[in-house]
Amino acid sequence: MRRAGVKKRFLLIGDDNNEGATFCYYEKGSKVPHEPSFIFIHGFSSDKYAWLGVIKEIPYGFHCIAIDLPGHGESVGFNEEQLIAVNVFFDKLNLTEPIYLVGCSMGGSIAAMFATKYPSYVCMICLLAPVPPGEEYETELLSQLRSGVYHIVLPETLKQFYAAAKLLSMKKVHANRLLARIYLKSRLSMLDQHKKVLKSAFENDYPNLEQSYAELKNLACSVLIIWGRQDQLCSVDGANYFSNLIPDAKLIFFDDCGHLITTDKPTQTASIIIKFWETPSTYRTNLYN
Ligand SMILES: CCCCC/C=C\C/C=C\CCCCCCCC(=O)OC(CO)CO
Repeated sequence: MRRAGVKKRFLLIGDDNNEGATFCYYEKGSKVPHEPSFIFIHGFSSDKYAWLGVIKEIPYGFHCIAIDLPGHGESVGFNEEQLIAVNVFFDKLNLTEPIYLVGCSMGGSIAAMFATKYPSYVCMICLLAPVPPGEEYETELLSQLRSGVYHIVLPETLKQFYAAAKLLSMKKVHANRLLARIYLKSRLSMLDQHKKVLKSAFENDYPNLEQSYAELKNLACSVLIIWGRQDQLCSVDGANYFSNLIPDAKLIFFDDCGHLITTDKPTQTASIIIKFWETPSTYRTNLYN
């Protein structure tokens, strides 16, 4: 089946650290020589499916890939940390020309950190409401999450599911209880795995975020930051934190948009991503010519 023009693919990694580890991803189009591929990284407890609304709006002729991060979706069997796994994915797919990396929420944090750790792999990044660092930017919701109230992003009942949707998105999740129940059930099968990822992120990554982000000031690639004005999970003040930190970053705010930017504004997100790609950049010109 083809949805939004994408094909589902699997990539076996299977190195010494990850026997049988497999990435699952959506792909639309194929590699265009001397043009960056668009790579999409979803947020916590989400998966590649979250990008379909965006990818649908990206014209044929562009190469798009949306991956399932380790611990999410249909990617299975990983032991090593996310950044290293994602790096192996690019190597295995032969994405040797610098890419346009787009990440949402925790995926935005991963995209940002990836760009600092592997600068030669990226020529552009787009961060959709990445996780801001430390208590200064911590919203009430994020602090509850950190203290172990997981149902805000990991609902276990239908009631919690509707509450989560309301907190994270401006879209009315119409009371289609059947669809909600089916969706919730598929998520529940991943619950323990998601809890493990969240626990590890709060223990190992969150305390070091500010330090990890400090490297962003040295980025040579083009940086686009998008934030929803009604984001209740990742503070809108985070937008200023990142744009002050990153020289020449372009900052866009969406009105009537919560934390789930790809849910609330898929068409607008796609068109900003394309527009930014069209913006002349000496860095990219030098890379590809
Ligand atoms: C294992 C990975 C390591 C990398 C850790 C990097 C940075 C962040 C660290 C710790 C905070 C955890 C954040 C949790 C909140 C995320 C919000 C989020 O993603 O929202 C989703 C909806 O759930 C949107 O699609």
